Amino acid sequence: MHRAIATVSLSGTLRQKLEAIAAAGFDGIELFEADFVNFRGTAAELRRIAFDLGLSIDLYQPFRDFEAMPEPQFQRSLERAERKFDLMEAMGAPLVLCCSNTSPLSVNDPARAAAQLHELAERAARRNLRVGFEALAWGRHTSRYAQAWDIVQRADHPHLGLILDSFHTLSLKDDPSGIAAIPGEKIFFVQMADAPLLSMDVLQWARHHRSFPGQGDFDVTGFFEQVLRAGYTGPLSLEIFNDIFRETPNRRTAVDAMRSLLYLESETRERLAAGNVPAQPQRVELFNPPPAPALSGLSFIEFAADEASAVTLGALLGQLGFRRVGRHRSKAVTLYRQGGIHFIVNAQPDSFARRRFEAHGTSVCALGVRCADPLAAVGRATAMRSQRHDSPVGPNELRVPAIVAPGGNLIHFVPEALGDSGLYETDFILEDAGPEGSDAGLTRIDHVALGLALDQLDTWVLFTRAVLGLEPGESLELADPFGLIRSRGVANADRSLRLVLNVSLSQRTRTARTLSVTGGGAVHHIALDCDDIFETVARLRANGTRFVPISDNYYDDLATRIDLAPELLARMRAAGVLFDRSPAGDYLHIYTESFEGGLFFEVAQRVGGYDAYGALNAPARMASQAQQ
Ligand SMILES: O=C(O)c1ccc(O)c(O)c1
Ligand SMILES: [Mg+2]
Repeated sequence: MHRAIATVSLSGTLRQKLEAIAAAGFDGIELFEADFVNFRGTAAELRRIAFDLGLSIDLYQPFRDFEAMPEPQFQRSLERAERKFDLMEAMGAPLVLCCSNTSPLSVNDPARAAAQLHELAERAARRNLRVGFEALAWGRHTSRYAQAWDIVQRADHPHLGLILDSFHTLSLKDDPSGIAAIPGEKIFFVQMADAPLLSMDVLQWARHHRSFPGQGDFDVTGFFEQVLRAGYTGPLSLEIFNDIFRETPNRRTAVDAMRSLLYLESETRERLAAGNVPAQPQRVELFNPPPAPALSGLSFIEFAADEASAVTLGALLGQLGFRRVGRHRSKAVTLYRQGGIHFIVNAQPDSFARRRFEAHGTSVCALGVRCADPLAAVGRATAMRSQRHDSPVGPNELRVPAIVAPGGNLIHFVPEALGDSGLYETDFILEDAGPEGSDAGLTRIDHVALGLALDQLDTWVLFTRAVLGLEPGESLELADPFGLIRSRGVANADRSLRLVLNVSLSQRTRTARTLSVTGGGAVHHIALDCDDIFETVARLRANGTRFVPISDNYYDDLATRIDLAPELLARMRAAGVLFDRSPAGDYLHIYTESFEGGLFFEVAQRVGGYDAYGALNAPARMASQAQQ
């Protein structure tokens, strides 16, 4: 498909926007009027800049408050249109977006709207330009695509067609299935936007909270499916008004934008293929990447360290019941193990890990994800515009394919066929260097929580969906004593891989302060599962692990909220264990104190089918950490 994006969707000057859009591989743009009005150059100069970058100017937008006006305003608007047509001719833009009238002067008269749009189309036709009519969700008399289509049909002019925007349809919970019955050639342009479900004024929602397809809650795939069923073959474009995108570095936004279109195309292609409605012969090619990888949990977590912090981190892991079980064949890298958990501490000078250490301090620099077909997983990732990463491989070492996650950490795809320890048997000289504290009964990695900068959350949601095939859960807001934290879990279907994405909406929370140290995108804590949390916590305390203390008031309150056996409540109170219950099961958990003021661990026990992360208890932890 011809892929486009509205210039309003990115930060920067117009020239910077075009450069970022071109670099991300787009074919064209929607030129947002304000970007041109404030551009220090002529329409002809803009045409040349776009041409040199290989971008077409597909659409000029918006032309406002035109249709269904009293006669004097109508005549003035025709004059206004002629001036815009002059510009469009000079810049080579073939289509103008006319959005439905919001003026109190407009009249509720579709026949008048049609007649006036007919006249506009006639003026456009004289210059071989076209007009597309779009229903704004807050339009005064026209707010739905079916109304706009009725007016376009009445106007009956070859230079007038319909513009569809998924935001306006899906925000009003309007049914997109009628789109399939519209002749594809009468749909002149399609704008796609997703958004989180919010209950607020629709104009504010549209102007501040749109996001790229795959980042929000709308069924954008279902919408686009109807567009394709209509036989549409024109541009597929993104029009995203978003406060955070206005300040996000535009190169990243442009890559996210492209990834979102590739994801939308491929998801819709699958949906069409799976649909029981006999599909029309396909008229336009849709992106067809390798399938999303089948992932099965985390094989390892790798920490970046230097010589000194490798020792202190090793001591901490010892307290947590890990044993040092291997030395890397050729690098200053140590392997720790407990149950099915592998931690790698990488202190190799002049390595990727050391560069991460120098930039971010002792921190997680890579995740190893088990996967049936690592090469296909990397193929999927690069198709979805992630970068592959090749690290130097020594003799007798395995090459584990890797990609770069947003923010710069690595994700390695570890072949499942290697079994639980095959990778380590090849790359490490195994030795049992214990005892450094006794096994505490930790069995597997439950989840990894990331602390992200505000502008990284949408990037991560899309990355984990499109590249890793994970699905997001609900978005929660949690109170830290110094501001709000927004938290969203993402997981694969069998829940063997779970990540939690946390952003701080305030500059003053603990999460925000760690972010400013680590640069954002860092692992904030690691949750480890056990089968008997009381036994595990007792052993960890005996090893010297310190936990974040929990207020007695928490347990008094818990007893009023949840019907718990008094003995269980007493055990939790004594151990400092937190509790959450869902209809499917329970979650018992506890947090360790932080390492070097940053990273910490969570010990968790899932009971039954509990499928969340105890987020409602995070305020208890954050308040306690603040009181230290
Ligand atoms: O918010 C607006 O005014 C506006 C303008 C043009 C569009 O295509 C749109 O969807 C919204
Ligand atoms: Mg629009």
